[in-house]
Amino acid sequence: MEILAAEDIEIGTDLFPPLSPLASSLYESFLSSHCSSCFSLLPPSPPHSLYCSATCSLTDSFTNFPEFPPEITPILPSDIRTALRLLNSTGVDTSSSPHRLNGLLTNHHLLMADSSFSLAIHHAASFIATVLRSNRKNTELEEAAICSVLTNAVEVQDSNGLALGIALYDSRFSWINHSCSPNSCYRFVNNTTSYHDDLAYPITIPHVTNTETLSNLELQEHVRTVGYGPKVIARSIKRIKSGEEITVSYIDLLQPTGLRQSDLWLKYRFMCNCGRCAASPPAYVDSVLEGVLVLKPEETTVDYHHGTTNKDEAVAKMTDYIQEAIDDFLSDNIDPKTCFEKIESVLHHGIQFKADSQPHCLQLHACHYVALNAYITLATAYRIRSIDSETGIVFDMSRISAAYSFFLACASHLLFSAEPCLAISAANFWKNAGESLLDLASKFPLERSVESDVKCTKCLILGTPNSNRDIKEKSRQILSCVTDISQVIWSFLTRGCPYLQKFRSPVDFSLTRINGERKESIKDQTVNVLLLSFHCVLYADLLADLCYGEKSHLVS
Ligand SMILES: C[S@@+](CC[C@H](N)C(=O)[O-])C[C@H]1O[C@@H](n2cnc3c(N)ncnc32)[C@H](O)[C@@H]1O
Repeated sequence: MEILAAEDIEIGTDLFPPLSPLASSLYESFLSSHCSSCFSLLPPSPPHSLYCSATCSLTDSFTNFPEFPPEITPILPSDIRTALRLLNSTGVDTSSSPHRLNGLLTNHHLLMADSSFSLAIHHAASFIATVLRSNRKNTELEEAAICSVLTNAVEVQDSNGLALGIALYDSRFSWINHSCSPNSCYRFVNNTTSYHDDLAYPITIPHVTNTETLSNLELQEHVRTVGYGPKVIARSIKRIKSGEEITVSYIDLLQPTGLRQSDLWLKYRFMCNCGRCAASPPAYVDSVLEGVLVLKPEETTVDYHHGTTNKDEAVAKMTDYIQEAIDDFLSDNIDPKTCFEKIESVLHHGIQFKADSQPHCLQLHACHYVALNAYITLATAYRIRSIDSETGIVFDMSRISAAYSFFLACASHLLFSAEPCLAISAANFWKNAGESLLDLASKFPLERSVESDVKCTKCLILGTPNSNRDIKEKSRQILSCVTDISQVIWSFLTRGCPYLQKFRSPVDFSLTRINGERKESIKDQTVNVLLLSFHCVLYADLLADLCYGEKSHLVS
């Protein structure tokens, strides 16, 4: 099944009203902090409650969970809880075939063909049948429920991108297929957001032939209007023609083709054949995400190598080394200082190798996917150090954290310019850059007195609600100001940071050393940091508005 556009759809259009889930579950670690029904944060008291209100407790179709047997691994407890809630709800069609449950694909045959999965599914199905006291002769239905959760459930994130749990939606959402260059994205809305159900929405779903399922859909509609659980909305991020297929992404799109393909195979058991995956030569974004630079020490020229094989070993070595440092940092095993020294050293020095009997230096492209992950880690590591540190270096740590956040935002811009579906990642990175720069501005001794001077007369009008310039024109204006400000401020932001200093400009990643730092007063530095922060937030808002239909609320 698939979903097709019933009419031409403009960019930034919500495709259907917010849908409540058929079933959902928090991940284990959020069970005591969030409401098991609506996923909102629980009040601190009373303690040990699973729900935020009596209504939420009433709308949960299954509340008594016994302990899960260990044999269900690699299936997660949240998958089982969702399957149990689905089977216990009034809307489930118990006469479904193993291949579809309430119209939702189960991929039963594919999942059962994998020996490690099939055993786990079998154990999980027997466990569910026991819990539900099923008197059916076999566990086909329970297996179908688990498989449909594995195939269709999506991870629910809060407004900060924190993954709280999973939710399973009806065919209006679950029939949307994946593309690595999707034309739509989805987001979750909280229960207080009001929408008009009588609005016309530009997609229709093909008729479900099974009348049982239709009446189930009506039942689900009732639960939907009661409105429990985290609601989902899909929104177009590209112009879509009538009859064109609606697609979203099931995975992280800031990965090169091979990694995306293996992610999709591991999680969904299919090989993606979308335009981006099938492109030959690879799409620009993918060649950059895997790109390496070859620097010949005696020459100033730089070769760009994409997808070469003779340097694979060197790239793998560098990638493993950086990834190890990132993993150590994320697992709290390592002091942030050790982490950033290790990562910066590889980013900066790259790796030496011999080609044509001459020594060359190999470096990851500034937008290599491992480098992007390294910047995220470094921005966090420096920020942590700025909080933990002795007073003397707080400012410097905060400054370098802001430099990495901004560099990452610029990298995401380059990728987004070539692939519009990366708008969501870009919006998040620009928002983080704005926040980091604002944090840095707060550490200047002069901040309060100069705050009122910080206005960009060119861009101020862009943020007003009735500004009728289109998104391209607004982006162009904001980015032109960002380029100007960063020319002045980049050498200050990157002081003492040899890797970032390699780049003359973070906007185009040109690799020319900075010739000394511009001399500016503290007041000018403060104004420029605040101005840059303002523009980052403005740009993040523009992108967030496109993808989510709402501002990031950083600028009031
Ligand atoms: C959420 S469902 C999408 C709707 C599904 N096509 C259906 O018939 O109900 C996810 C499953 O659809 C299939 N699918 C989604 N996107 C695909 C793609 N780009 N190529 C091949 N199969 C895809 C895979 O079997 C995947 O596990």
